[in-house]
Amino acid sequence: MSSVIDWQRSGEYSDIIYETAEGIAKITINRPERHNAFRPQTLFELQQAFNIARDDSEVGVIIFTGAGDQAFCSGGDQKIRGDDGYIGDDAVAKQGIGRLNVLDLQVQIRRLPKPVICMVAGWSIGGGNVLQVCCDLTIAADNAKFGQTGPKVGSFDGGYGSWLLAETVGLKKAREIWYLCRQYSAEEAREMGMVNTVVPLADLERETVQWARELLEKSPLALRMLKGAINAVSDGAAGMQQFAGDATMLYYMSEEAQEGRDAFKEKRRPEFDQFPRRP
Ligand SMILES: CC(C)(COP(=O)(O)OP(=O)(O)OC[C@H]1O[C@@H](n2cnc3c(N)ncnc32)[C@H](O)[C@@H]1OP(=O)(O)O)[C@@H](O)C(=O)NCCC(=O)NCCSC(=O)CCC(=O)c1ccccc1C(=O)O
Repeated sequence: MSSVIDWQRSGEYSDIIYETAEGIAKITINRPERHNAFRPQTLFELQQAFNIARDDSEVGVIIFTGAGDQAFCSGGDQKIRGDDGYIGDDAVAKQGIGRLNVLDLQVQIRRLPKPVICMVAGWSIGGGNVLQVCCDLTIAADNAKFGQTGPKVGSFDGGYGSWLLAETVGLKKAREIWYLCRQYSAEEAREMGMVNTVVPLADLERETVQWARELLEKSPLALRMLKGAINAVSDGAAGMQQFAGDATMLYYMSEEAQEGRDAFKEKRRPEFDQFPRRP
C-alpha cells in the first residue's frame, strides 16, 4: 500500500500508531504478529488516541485500521485471556482480575461526534469485527474477510456485536454469522451491507483518504447531528441524551440563550421578547 498522504506520527504508544494529516487522524492497531488482536493496553491506548482526535479541532475524520495487510483486527488476544477477562500489565491485572474493556471503546466510537471510517485489509474477526460494525463507514480491501468466532472460542458479544450487527445486516444474517462462525469475503460483506465499498488492496488507503477528504468538505455540525440522529434510535436513552446534548450545544450558540446568560450576569430581567416564537 503506497502512502497517498503525508502522515505525521505523534505520541508514544506500544500497541498503536497515531498519525494525522490534512484534517484526518489515522489510528492503527499495531500488533500484526497477532493479527492485531487487542489486549487491555491496546484498548487504553486506543481510547486515548480517539480522545485526542475528538478534542483536536483540526481533525474532522478518523480512519481506524490495523497494521499490515493481513488483518484489521482479530478481536481479543486469546493468549492473555484469563478466567474472567483479558489480563493486562496494570494494577488490576496484578490482583488477578481480567478486563473486558473493548466495550468502552465501542461506546466511545459511537459517541464520538466525528465520522469514523474503518479501513479493513485482511481479517476483521471476533471483537475486531464488532469494532468494525461500530464505525460509521467501512472501506474494505478485496482480501478482507469478516466473521464472528465467539461460539467457537467461548465468547459472545450480546451488545453492539449482536444487535447493531442485526440492524446492519438483518436478523437472519446476524444469527447466521454468530451461530455458524463462518467467514465472509469482502464482496459478501458488501452485499449484506456490512461494508460500504470494496477496492483492490493496493488502492485501499487512497480510496479511504478520498472518502475522508469528501467528508471534510461537508458541514461538521451537519455530520455530527446526522451521526447522533442515526445512532439515537439504536442507542436508546443514551443516544437521545447525546442528541439532546447536541441540541443544547446549538442552543447555547444562539443569541437567545446568550441573552439568558448575559441577563443573569448583568443582574437584569432577560429580554426574550426580541426573539421570534417560531411556528
Ligand atoms: C483470524 C484467523 C482466522 C486467521 O487465521 P490464519 O490466517 O491462519 O492466521 P493464524 O496463524 O491463525 O494467526 C497468525 C498469528 O496470530 C495469532 N492470532 C490470531 N488471532 C489471535 C487472537 N485473537 N489472539 C491471539 N493471537 C491471535 C495466531 O495465534 C498466530 O500466531 P502464532 O504465534 O502462530 O500462534 C485466526 O487467527 C483466528 O481464528 N484467530 C482468532 C480469532 C478469535 O477467535 N478472536 C477472538 C474472538 S472473542 C473476542 O474477540 C473477544 C470479544 C470481546 O472482546 C468482548 C465481547 C463481549 C464483551 C466484552 C468483550 C471484551 O471486552 O473483551
